[in-house]
Amino acid sequence: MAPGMPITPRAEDQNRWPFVISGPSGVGKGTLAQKLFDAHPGVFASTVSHTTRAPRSGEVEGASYYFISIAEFELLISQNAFVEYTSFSGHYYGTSKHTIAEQIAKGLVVLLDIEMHGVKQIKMHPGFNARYVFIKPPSMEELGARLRGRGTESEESIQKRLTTAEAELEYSKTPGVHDIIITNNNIEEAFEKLNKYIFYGPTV
Ligand SMILES: Nc1ncnc2c1ncn2[C@@H]1O[C@H](COP(=O)(O)OP(=O)(O)OP(=O)(O)O)[C@@H](O)[C@H]1O
Repeated sequence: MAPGMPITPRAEDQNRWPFVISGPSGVGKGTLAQKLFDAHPGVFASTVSHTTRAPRSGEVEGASYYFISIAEFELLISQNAFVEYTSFSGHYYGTSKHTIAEQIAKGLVVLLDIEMHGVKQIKMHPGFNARYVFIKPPSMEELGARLRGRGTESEESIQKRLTTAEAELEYSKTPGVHDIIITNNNIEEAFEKLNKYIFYGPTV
């Protein structure tokens, strides 16, 4: 992308700005995003991340991830090509500006599911216009129950996620960080709130 180009649509095109959905692991971000995709086919798009980890069986280049080398990833970092990136278990993961711009160019509204550190990084890109949605659990007990109920994590991983969740909930209290905070108690009610916010804005 040319230097100085806005990464996302300008202020007057606010209804085309990406949504950044964040919240603790297990709170229901993926479930809510899937409901949005299902309710409004052809409206939203997610983006494909770049990673330096090896593909797992069944993963498809360009659909699951863009699989690139460490040297390629570091070159992209030096070119400021990512709105956010992280290193986890020795592998890089990042969301490129290009993949976002590509979806916007198709007329789609981009939904980004991003964790707290990513949100902090995105907010440091002056040309990145977005709407920030935080999904909050009704309680830490319920969050733990959802993580256990999902059955995808070990107990050790669940404990780590719950500790991280404390910091995420604390950060969510920072004034001005999120445009809307939705408690995901009942999934249908949370979805209605998210849907209304997305289509009618914060006043409804
Ligand atoms: N309102 C709800 N009530 C009860 N269970 C829910 C609710 N919302 C989501 N769940 C369940 O909680 C579990 C976690 O949801 P989900 O995977 O969508 O979370 P997530 O925030 O996307 O997590 P991660 O960040 O780890 O991907 C799933 O099993 C999901 O079915």
